[in-house]
Amino acid sequence: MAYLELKDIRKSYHIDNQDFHVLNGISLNFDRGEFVSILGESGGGKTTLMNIIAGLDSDYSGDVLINGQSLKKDTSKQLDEYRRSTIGFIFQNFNLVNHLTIQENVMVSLEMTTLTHKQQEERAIELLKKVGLYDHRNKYPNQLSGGQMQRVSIARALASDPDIIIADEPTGALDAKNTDDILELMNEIAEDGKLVIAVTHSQTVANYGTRIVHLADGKIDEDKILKPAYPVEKSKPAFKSRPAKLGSIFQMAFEHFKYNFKRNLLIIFGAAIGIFSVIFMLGLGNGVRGYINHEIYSEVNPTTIQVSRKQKQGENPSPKNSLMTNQDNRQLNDLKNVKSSTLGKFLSGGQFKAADKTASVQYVQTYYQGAILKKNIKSGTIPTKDNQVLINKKTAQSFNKNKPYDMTGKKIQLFANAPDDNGQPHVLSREVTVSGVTSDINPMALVSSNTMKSMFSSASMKYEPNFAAVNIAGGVPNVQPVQDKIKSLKGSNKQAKYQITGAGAIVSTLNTYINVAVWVLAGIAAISLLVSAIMIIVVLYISVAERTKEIGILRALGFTKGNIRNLFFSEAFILGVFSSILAVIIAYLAEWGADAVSSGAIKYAIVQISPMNAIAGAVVFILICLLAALAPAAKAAKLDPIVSLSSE
Ligand SMILES: Nc1ncnc2c1ncn2[C@@H]1O[C@H](COP(=O)(O)OP(=O)(O)OP(=O)(O)O)[C@@H](O)[C@H]1O
Repeated sequence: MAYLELKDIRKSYHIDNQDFHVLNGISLNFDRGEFVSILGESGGGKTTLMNIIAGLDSDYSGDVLINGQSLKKDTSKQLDEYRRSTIGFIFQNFNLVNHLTIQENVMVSLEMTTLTHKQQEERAIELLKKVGLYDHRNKYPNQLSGGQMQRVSIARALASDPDIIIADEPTGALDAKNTDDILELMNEIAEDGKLVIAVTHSQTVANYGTRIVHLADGKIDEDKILKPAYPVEKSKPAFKSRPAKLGSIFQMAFEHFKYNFKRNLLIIFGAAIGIFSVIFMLGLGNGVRGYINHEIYSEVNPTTIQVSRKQKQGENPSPKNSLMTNQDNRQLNDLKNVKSSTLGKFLSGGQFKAADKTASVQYVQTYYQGAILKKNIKSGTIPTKDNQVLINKKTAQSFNKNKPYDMTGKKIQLFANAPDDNGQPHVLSREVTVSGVTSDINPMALVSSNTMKSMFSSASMKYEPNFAAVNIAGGVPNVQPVQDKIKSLKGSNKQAKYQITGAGAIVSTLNTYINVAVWVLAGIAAISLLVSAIMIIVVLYISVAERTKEIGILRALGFTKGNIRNLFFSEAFILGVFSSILAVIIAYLAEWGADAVSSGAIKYAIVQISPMNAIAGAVVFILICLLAALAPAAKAAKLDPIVSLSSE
């Protein structure tokens, strides 16, 4: 049984409803140790036959048997494996990968073997020494002469120790001296027990081998043995072939990235602008939110919040439905991070009278600890004694325009609206002494709870609290979580039971608005991210077009479709990672610049990029890059290796 058997191979191309017969029944047997030259006129089907033998073309009739095993039913993956392990290619125009060094070109084949990385390198060096190119191993293909390039491709063809070497016009682009050198090398390969099949137009080349097969009109018209095949010593292969690993594919993509560094730098820069805008907007949002909170909290006590009853849906908003019970107070008191909860009463709408002057105030309410920051009490004290009131500057100015703080210690008449349980209006009244005057940040008039209670009893009305002052332990960071917890508490009807009133509610609402604004801005910035993604798609499509030949070479060497896909995913990943790194650097630089300016102007760092912002921006963009690579990578993987190899 011959090592390679061709059985009645027929091949035709179907163009414009016409069949063009190229191979019309080729039957040949080949053995290892032979150096066979296939001669024939141009267009006679020599390359077509080589492609069939090499497992690049499976669209033919007849059969190819290797060691008696048919190739006909092999899947695409099995043919990849067959090329990796059994076939070595030598092309007329060398087909080296331009962005890899000489040694790396040889390593491409070796990386698809079970040898360790060190053994692969040793074998690459050994092969380069064999073809006389050891000193040139770090050069790129375009730095070599034609003869040298062909010797590299011979080293590459031998790398995986295949049994068949297919050479398509191996000396077609070489001068006489180089032709002799290459033929000598090919002869040595046959002497080593491999089957060398060379397609050639040259009788000189053909005469060098052990056998000449002549093709005419798609048939063999001559099969001449020049000398006996070289003897084959059967030795066990030292290693096996396997598909390229992701690591080596990634490294190849990185070499390509480095080779086109200037162009890639521009792409990275363009993409980085998009990522930067998103990260910067998120950082600006953090800063603005922080600044506004800081401004508000410097005027009001952030850790004491006022909680009142939330009106149930469809419920009549009567004062009765707004009461806070001792049970409510206990529930709030028992919450995590709540230091204390105190019940109090607020009344909407109050009036003061003294002599012939009047002033109105938004709320009259009981004082609780933390109701007002010390620094906002501009004169006097909090209402510690019975029948005292703490008023704001605006109220005080109604009685003493020029010296409002002189109102401290003065007696005025207080009127407060207190509807009864049925909603009937009552006016409570009491002569009170001004205990102090606050800034206008405080919209209320504050009395002690004893005073409030006694005002109710004087009017024969029941004092029933309608808010709780909840004091939060652990400082500002706990405020929002406690507020959220309180808002999530449900009543018996499964609806929210409480609402936050006072400054805490404003901060919470403001933060919601700021968050919406930040996400809108980040969303707008994300449009530039989308533009970057489109740019990546275009770049990858260009890359596929530019590397079509390389894809053909790699497929010929045994790269699977999946390997080719991963090559482009790796390239997209590398672009994504570098763009993200650059974007994060620019974002932090811009933060530094903006904060230097804002610290001078408003004494606050207005841009605060958190590590999460930077990481999220980078991760999202890398994912976008991988998504962008889907279509180009699929296109690259689908390319027909034969068509790719013949592209320029
Ligand atoms: N993809 C294709 N579609 C249609 N026809 C094709 C295709 N590939 C090759 N052919 C045709 O098949 C015939 C054989 O081509 P092939 O390349 O095998 O010839 P060849 O003997 O190697 O020629 P040369 O010596 O000039 O390289 C030619 O007529 C060519 O035009």
